[in-house]
Amino acid sequence: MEKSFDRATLEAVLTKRFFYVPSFSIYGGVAGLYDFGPIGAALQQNLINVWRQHFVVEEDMLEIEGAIITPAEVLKTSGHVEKFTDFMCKDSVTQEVFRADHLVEAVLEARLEADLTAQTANAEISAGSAKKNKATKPPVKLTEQQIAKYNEILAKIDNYNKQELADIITEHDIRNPATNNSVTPPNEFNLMFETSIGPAGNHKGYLRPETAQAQFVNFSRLLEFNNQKMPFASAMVGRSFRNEISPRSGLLRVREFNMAEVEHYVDPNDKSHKKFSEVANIKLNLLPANVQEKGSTQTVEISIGEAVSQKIIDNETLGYFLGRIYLYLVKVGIDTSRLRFRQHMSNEMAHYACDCWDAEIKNSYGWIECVGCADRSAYDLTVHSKKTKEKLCVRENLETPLVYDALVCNPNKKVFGPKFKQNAKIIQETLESLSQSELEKLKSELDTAGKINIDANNQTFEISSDLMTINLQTFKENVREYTPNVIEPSFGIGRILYSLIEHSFYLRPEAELRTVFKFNPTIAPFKVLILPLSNNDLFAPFLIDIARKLRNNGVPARVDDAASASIGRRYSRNDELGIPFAITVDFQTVSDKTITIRERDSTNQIRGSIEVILDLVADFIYGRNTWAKATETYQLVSSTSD
Ligand SMILES: Nc1ncnc2c1ncn2[C@@H]1O[C@H](COP(=O)(O)OP(=O)(O)OP(=O)(O)O)[C@@H](O)[C@H]1O
Repeated sequence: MEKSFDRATLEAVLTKRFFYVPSFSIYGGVAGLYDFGPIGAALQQNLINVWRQHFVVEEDMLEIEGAIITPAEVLKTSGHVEKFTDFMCKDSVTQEVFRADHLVEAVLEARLEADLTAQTANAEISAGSAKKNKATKPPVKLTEQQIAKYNEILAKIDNYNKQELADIITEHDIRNPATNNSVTPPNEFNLMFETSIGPAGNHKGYLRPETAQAQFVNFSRLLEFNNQKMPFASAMVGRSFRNEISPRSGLLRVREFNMAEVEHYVDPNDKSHKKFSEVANIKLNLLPANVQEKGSTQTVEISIGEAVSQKIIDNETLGYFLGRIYLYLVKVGIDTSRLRFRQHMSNEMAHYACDCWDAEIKNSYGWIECVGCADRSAYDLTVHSKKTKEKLCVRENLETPLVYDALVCNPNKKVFGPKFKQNAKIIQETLESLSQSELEKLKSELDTAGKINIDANNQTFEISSDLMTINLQTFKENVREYTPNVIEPSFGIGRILYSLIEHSFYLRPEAELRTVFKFNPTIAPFKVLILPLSNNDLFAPFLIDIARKLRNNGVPARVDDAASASIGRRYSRNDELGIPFAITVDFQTVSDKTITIRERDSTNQIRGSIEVILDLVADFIYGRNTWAKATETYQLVSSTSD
């Protein structure tokens, strides 16, 4: 199926049946923005509904809804203003822009492909079957070293910094493929959409690039809502905005998209997970960082339990979520033979993260990151707490008090205040914020030199040993205070949707032009198609009755009573919408109140009373029965027309 996949055919169906289309197309459209039609919108909503059930409900998470417009200060603190960038380069003549790593990737992949074409052409020549003027681009012959180098660069493409990318562009003569012009060296481009809040225009803000920050800033309230119990998770679904440099590849790289994110808060000293055993035996295709760093993309199939015990995956909680992500993707219908989990390489991973894996799904654009899952350590809560002076931490009552020694600064109050006057407070705050290792250094300096220098308030203050001592004190604590670590699974709904569409798409082997989407009953926008055999008036009351019963039962159903088209034609145009079941009303229905139900992929049919068939449909939709099982109980009847 994968081999015969034709993206142009798929795209034509998606547009014709209004799954989704470029936004504002009658005005010429804007790259990276899409409008979803009835099928696309319902598919997206169903992916979110299953996500909510699978994560929020089954894992007892606290779902919130935060603001989209975010003050600049929040995103400065989180590091986005400085670091949420991609590298951009430009065609040196036309000024066309490219995301630098994507350009390198596209050019090298094209060269490797051209080399393969050259090999095939040579083979054909030696077999005497070369077709003249067949290739539009001349095949290129690469040396073995070039092939190895290109594959190595491609395996590590996410790991390069600005200078490394610049060097690759020069060394491998990467040019704009359309014009063959050279490109400028890469530069950082911040992906956030800037805005100003309020009429004065002096309160800078951004459209959020992810949903995570709204969850972090509400951490204390969430913890309180959870009765101070740890570990726990918050969740959020909503739009995020990124001003992508060069949005190509349809829904895979857009400027406005739905994200669903979980922030799971965990004790840094205990990252075990009480439900780990439920996922420990699941086998995943893993692509660890060290394999990629050697220039390979060879995956290894290994159980999550084994991967955690071998420390390939850092901890149980991270492993647990990789397992849950896998189960979610299976549930919605992703083909697991085209799913792998790729670990971030050292440069690629944020400096504060201790491990990060992407669930990558293969589609006709290659391996695409659809879900990121990172252990972000205590970074986010720490920086927001430091900036706002709000405590974003957990206080845990200890059964056995914690007794420990720590260095503290003891200013001599009689002289310290009068000496530093209005600066005394800020100096003291600076001293209190120092770590134990910094205090250790200061103590030895104070003991040997009799004075130290402290920078505070943009000034340097000399503190002599008569003004302050640094001593070891014994502390006894009944409460342990700590900043939780955060494990963050982050889902791009649009990327999952597009991959699912590709994985579900096929052409009926016996009728090449009949396209089908094999969406499972949970995801399919309409669950049941209801259609009369012909436009005989006798059928109408049955159609109304069946549709009403299904809809009252919460089953989305679509009636296709445009009986001018043959029944076979109507089946096939609705297979194109991925409707799993079709109920047909025919003359036998009028005489004995039985109907047929047809399953989309096998096109097999069962006949039964209206009640029996409607119960069966509900069982299929709510996962209590499957078509395969039902056919063991009910006899198949001959097809009405396929
Ligand atoms: N421009 C986009 N269009 C559609 N989905 C996106 C886009 N950027 C990110 N996502 C989705 O959001 C998820 C989490 O975002 P994250 O910040 O980890 O992505 P990213 O590493 O920036 O992605 P990429 O490297 O592909 O730009 C991704 O796994 C992806 O599914």
